[in-house]
Amino acid sequence: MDTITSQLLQALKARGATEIFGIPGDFALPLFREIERDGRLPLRTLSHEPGVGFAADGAARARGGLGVAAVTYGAGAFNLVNTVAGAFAERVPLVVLSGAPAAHEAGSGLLLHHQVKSLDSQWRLFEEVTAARARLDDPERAPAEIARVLDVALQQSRPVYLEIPRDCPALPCGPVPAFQPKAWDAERAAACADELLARLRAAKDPLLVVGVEVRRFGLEARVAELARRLALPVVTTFMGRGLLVGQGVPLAGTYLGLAGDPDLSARVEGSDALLLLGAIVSDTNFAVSAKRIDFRHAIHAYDDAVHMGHAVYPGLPLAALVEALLARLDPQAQKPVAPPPAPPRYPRDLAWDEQPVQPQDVAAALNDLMAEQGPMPLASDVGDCLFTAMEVGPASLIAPGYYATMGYGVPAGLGLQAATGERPIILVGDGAFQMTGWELGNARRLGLDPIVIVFNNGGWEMLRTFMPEGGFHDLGQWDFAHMAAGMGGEGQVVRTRSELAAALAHAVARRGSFQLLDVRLAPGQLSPTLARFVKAVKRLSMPVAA
Ligand SMILES: Cc1ncc(Cc2csc(CCOP(=O)(O)OP(=O)(O)O)c2C)c(N)n1
Ligand SMILES: [Mg+2]
Repeated sequence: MDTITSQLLQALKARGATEIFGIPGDFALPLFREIERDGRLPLRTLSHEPGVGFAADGAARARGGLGVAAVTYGAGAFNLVNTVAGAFAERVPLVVLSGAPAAHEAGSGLLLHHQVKSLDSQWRLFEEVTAARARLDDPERAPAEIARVLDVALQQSRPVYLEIPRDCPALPCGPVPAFQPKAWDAERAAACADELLARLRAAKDPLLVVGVEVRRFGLEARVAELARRLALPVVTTFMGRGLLVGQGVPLAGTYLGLAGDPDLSARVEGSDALLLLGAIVSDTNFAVSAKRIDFRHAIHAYDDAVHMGHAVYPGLPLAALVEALLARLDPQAQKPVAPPPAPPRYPRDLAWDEQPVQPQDVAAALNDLMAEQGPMPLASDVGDCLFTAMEVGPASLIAPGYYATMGYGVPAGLGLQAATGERPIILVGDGAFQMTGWELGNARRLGLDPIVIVFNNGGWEMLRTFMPEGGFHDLGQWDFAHMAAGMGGEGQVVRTRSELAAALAHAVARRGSFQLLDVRLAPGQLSPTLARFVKAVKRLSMPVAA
């Protein structure tokens, strides 16, 4: 007999989920038991709910489709909030499954454990960080409610919330309707495409800038084809880093304003027709511009609307616009309007010497590795590790580049490998490792063996660059290399460039357990990208960004 749980699992799987990350509690035990009995989606337990949320987020970003985080009511769900907020900000279809008190408990008149202000406090809090919600307490309505909420997750690429009272998981339930893609107005898409192409044809130096929606809605191949037919070079935003890798289009690099390649930045800021597809217009993507980009001349397709000058085309998903444009373009590549920007120059050829290792040496070592053995997916935390990731390329990257929460890197890398089977390279600072790096202790049990590079500079270095006078940035010297064995992995201390090369070669050769490179960086040693970013922020005398 099909139950609310089995029908929910089938609907999740049909919408791309391949596993569930979770931590149970008494309000969720019946749900976890049903998930385990059903077996359709493997249950991957971790140690702390932030790790659960980041792993589900990483799985969704890396694989496509839904990421799923299952938690108990109250303490578990509240622990998850920051990760769901990050998923909302960065457009990730993360599904929260939360246990909840049974109907008879809710009506007992007693205050229940894990309860806050009221029994609905949790529901109200998740209203702020999710796009849709449902309580699965009525088997008659459950199929339609599950379909409604999960479809919003995919249509908007945003997190959603399902609350399952603990007396409901095994209730009989009918089938959940199949996914319904968003409908759009073909005539409006045609009119928008005609106006957009007219603007591009009239421009002297049009450029294509791609952002996260291109990945979230599975449009990389179609956008690559669009770039070819438009004969436009492709620029990514900070958040869009890693998009269109391997799609056979000229990737001109990542726009980082004053923190990036000056020629590329000048090109983007000087373009008379920026075509921004799926990009979040945020401070981390566009704030450190030398010359403020006048978005009124840009063409911005984001969140189901296309803005062109003073015109807006609402209700137009990115897929609709891309298909309407492709339908109007000859498959034979057009002649380029202007010469493409020079391809980015990434650090290479790490010197195997006794010089103290610096952040850019990590980038050079990874570029040498990938040139020799092929690309490996990157998962990065916030901190200088993320700025260093801008110097590794072209490689696919998952990172909280806009919401910028620490703690993302390690669990998201575990989620990436669990969902795709690919071995990731995780970049994380010592501060962020102290938050969620311990989830590595679950790697062996889960059959995962990431390579983890800890930028161990003994402090919150990124913050220190914005406020050097603060005495609160020091974290002391943690010996992560020697903690690795206790968590089932292997650790190596890296102080020099030759040690870095040898340790990375060893890590790549070893499979079956995580490999941790504890890279000891001198305080104040910044990657060139972060150094330029800080200089830019100070030059533009902007408020502190982190
Ligand atoms: C959950 C959360 N709490 C605080 C902060 C604020 C912050 C942004 S960057 C940073 C320092 C990171 O130190 P780490 O050692 O990891 O990396 P590095 O700078 O290269 O030395 C902090 C504390 C954020 N972003 N998220
Ligand atoms: Mg640090």
